[in-house]
Amino acid sequence: MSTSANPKPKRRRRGPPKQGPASPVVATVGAMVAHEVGGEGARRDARQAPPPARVVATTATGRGSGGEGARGVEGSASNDGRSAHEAGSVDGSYLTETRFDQCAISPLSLKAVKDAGYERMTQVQEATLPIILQGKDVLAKAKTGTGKTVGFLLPAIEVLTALPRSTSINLLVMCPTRELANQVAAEARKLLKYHRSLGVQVVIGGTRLPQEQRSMQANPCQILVATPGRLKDHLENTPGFSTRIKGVKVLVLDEADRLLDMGFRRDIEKIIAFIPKERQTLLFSATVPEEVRQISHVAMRKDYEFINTVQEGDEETHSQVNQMYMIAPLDLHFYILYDVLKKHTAEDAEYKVIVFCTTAMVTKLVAVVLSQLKLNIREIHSRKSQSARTKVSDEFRKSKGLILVSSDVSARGVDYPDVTLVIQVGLPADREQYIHRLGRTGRKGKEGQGILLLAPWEMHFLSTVNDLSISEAVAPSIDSSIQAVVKDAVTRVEMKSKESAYQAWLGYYNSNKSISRDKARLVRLAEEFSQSMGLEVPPAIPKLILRKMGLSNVPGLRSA
Ligand SMILES: Nc1ncnc2c1ncn2[C@@H]1O[C@H](COP(=O)(O)OP(=O)(O)OP(=O)(O)O)[C@@H](O)[C@H]1O
Repeated sequence: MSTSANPKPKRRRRGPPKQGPASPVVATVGAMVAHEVGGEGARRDARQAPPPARVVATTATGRGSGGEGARGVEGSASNDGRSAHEAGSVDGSYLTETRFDQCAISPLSLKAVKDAGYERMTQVQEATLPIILQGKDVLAKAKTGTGKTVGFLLPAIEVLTALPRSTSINLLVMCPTRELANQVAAEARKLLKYHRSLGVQVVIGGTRLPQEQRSMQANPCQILVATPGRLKDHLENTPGFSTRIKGVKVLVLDEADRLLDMGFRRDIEKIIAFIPKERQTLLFSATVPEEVRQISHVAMRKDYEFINTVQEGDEETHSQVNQMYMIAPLDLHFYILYDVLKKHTAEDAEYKVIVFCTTAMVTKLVAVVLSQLKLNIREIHSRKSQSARTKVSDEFRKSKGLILVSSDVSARGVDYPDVTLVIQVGLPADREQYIHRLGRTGRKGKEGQGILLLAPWEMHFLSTVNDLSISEAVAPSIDSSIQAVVKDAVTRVEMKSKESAYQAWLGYYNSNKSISRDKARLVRLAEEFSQSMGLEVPPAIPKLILRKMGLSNVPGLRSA
């Protein structure tokens, strides 16, 4: 399925992938998996033939841990001459040849897995399950859409089934967004189908705290899925909660690099202080920048095991996702966005598109403009009520023929099946955010398309993704009829929305060092954005907001 952009043949130079130190590889049944222990890292030659039929994980001492007690994955090692890597996935997709019924998991879990329609393990599931069942802390890296949620939930549930019945919280899963927390809880409920003694609850912002308190007191569950802010609220305000959290035996940080970055780290550290040190900790993500490796001791024991299913030299994104970028002046972005969407939706009635924007208010503006242009639009961002967000998220998950205009609340983890195109408008927050947003398409081995739409002064971002297969696409030329309808739609957007979008846009780019170090230039670029909304003069901004942004008395900015 191609989209309307006319990709130039030029492939971007592929620099070395920005991975951590060269990862040793422990071949497992069917999959070559890079696997280190803590910082020391047990190193094995990547070219070694796959081990015999058991998953073999090396430990810091180099001892095989596939021995007694380790409930490894019994599998028929692939010896049909294919390299271990090829054998690592059936027909080259994301599944291995290892079946769940070859695993040492409880019959009740196996039944639930089968009911969920899961037959074979994905690479990250195959590689991490035996290590987690040994009780080790694990930092796991696997590409987007390859089953990391089941990868941490299934073994964690197995650990809980071995515990005495309790009303304590024994498994705590932290997620960076509410939609993702709801999704993880739903996946947990699937796996708990036959485990009558285990229940799961979700605590997320945007819902009423007293309602959550009552529900947790009335029906104390053993598994809690939470966003950090709301969990902290409960620790501080819900009677008995800090006692219940003392029962945590397994802590999971999903999208771990996001939870350990500046935005969340203080909350995460405060929460961890309430949890017993004697626990198992699992960190999962599709991206694990080196700085995250460095701080993983915040949450994990020193001898944690790093399991990386992204092959050395392979890209962190999927080869079956066609990545393109377009460079065009800001005042053409609305036209180009409309033109690409019109062509993509005309090409395939089963289209399912996510358009990512930089902030909630810019998301709102873009959604209004595209709705005015009669595209089938839904919007989701932090300025929508939680009930509205949940409704849109559930609808988009089940639908086709829909365009979701979203802020980064949908950037990570959310599993929307069969997304055909991801468009990212403007500078992504960083390389990781680009990869995760793109990862909303091309899931479960399927094809997908990604387009990154940048202004010429945003091109520097491309140097952070120069190891990925992203190619330049010629921005479509816009005919006068399209220009007229888009211009009219933009003009009709109410002034309040434009003012909010301008203020948010300025705040976002002011927080980007590469743009904001030259304030005069930032002001000029903001004027460009204002003109792209059809405004002759940029809106005024409340004095207090300008002060908070550190932009008081900057020439060219009007204060209200
Ligand atoms: N073993 C399996 N067989 C078939 N489907 C699976 C299997 N494991 C998980 N899935 C499905 O694969 C999809 C992607 O799973 P999941 O959302 O956990 O991916 P992820 O790796 O966490 O992605 P992201 O990095 O975006 O968070 C889900 O629809 C899930 O139900």
